[in-house]
Amino acid sequence: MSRTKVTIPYLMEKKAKKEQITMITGYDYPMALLEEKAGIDIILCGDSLGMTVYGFDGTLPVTMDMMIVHSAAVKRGAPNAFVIGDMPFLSYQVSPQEAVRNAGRFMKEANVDCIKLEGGAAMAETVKAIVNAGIPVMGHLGLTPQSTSALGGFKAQGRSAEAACRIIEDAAALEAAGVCSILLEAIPPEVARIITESSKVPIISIGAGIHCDGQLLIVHDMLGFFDRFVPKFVKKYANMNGVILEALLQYKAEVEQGVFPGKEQCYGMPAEELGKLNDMLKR
Ligand SMILES: Nc1nc(=O)c2c([nH]1)NC[C@@H]1CN(c3ccc(C(=O)N[C@@H](CCC(=O)O)C(=O)O)cc3)CN21
Ligand SMILES: CC(C)C(=O)C(=O)O
Ligand SMILES: [Mg+2]
Repeated sequence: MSRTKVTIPYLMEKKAKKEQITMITGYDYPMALLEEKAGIDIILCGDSLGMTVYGFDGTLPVTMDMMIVHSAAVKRGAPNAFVIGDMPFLSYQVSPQEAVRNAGRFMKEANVDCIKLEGGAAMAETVKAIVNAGIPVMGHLGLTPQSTSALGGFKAQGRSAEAACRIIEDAAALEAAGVCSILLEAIPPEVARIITESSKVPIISIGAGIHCDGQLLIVHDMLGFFDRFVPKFVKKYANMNGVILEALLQYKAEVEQGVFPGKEQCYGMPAEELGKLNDMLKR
C-alpha cells in the first residue's frame, strides 16, 4: 500500500485545513509496519517504552542507547510516517550542547524526522540550539512524566487559572524558540483550545480534549496491551492482553495433551531412507 510521506509542511497544511492529525506511539518494527499501513501521520517512539516495554515504574531509567535502537526499528517499519524520537531524561537537561549532540544521534543513527523534549520557557535556549542545528523539535507541556517527582505524581496539570496561564506562556515561549509542534498532556480542553487557536504550529493532545489539531494515544494502552494503570484519557480499542493470553493458554494445553506439534508441523523423511537408517543402527 502506498501512502504520502508525512512532512512538516504536510502537517501545517492539515492544521490550516482543520483536518485532524493522527499520532500514536510505536516502539518496534512489527507495530510500526501496522501503523504505517493504517496511515497514521505521526509515530512517537516515546520514552514511555520504559514502562510499556521494559517494565520500569517510570521513564527516568530510559537511556539514549535504548531510544536509538527502538526508534531506528520504528523508522524501518514506517518510512512514510513522521517518526519522532523522544529525548530521554538527562539527554537534554544538562546543557544545550549535550542536547544538540543527543538530538543529532537520533537523526544520524535512527533516521527519525524530529525529536521531542519536555518543558517550556526553561527549555527555550535548548530548543533554539537544536533547531539551529537543523533538527526539528516538538515541545511537550502539561503532565511531563520526566518531572513526576516535582509534579507529585502522574497528575493532570493546568487546572487552576494560574497554572493554566503558565502553560499558555510556555507554549508561546516554545513557539518563539522554533518548535514545529507542541504536545499537550493531561490538561483541561479549555486551556488546550486557547493554545491551539493562538499558535501557528500543530498542537497535539494526549488527554487535552477535542479542540487540538490532532490526537495521540500510547499504542499499548489503546490496544489493551498494558493494564498496570490506565490513564483517564485512554480509550481501549482492542483487548490484546485477552487475545494473547488465550493463545498462550491454548498452546500450553496442546503441548501438555500431546496435540501439538501435529503432522503438519513435522519434517518428513522418505520411507526408503528411514529403512536404511534402521538397518544402519542394527549393525
Ligand atoms: N502506558 C502508559 N500510558 C501513558 O499514558 C503514560 C505512560 N505509560 N507512562 C508515562 C506517562 C504516565 N502517564 C499518565 C499516568 C496517569 C494519568 C492519569 O490520568 N492520572 C489520574 C490520576 C492521578 C492521581 O493519582 O491523582 C489523573 O486524574 O490525573 C495520566 C497520564 C502518561 N504516560
Ligand atoms: C506520554 C507521551 C506523550 C510520551 O512522551 C511518551 O510516550 O513517552
Ligand atoms: Mg515521553
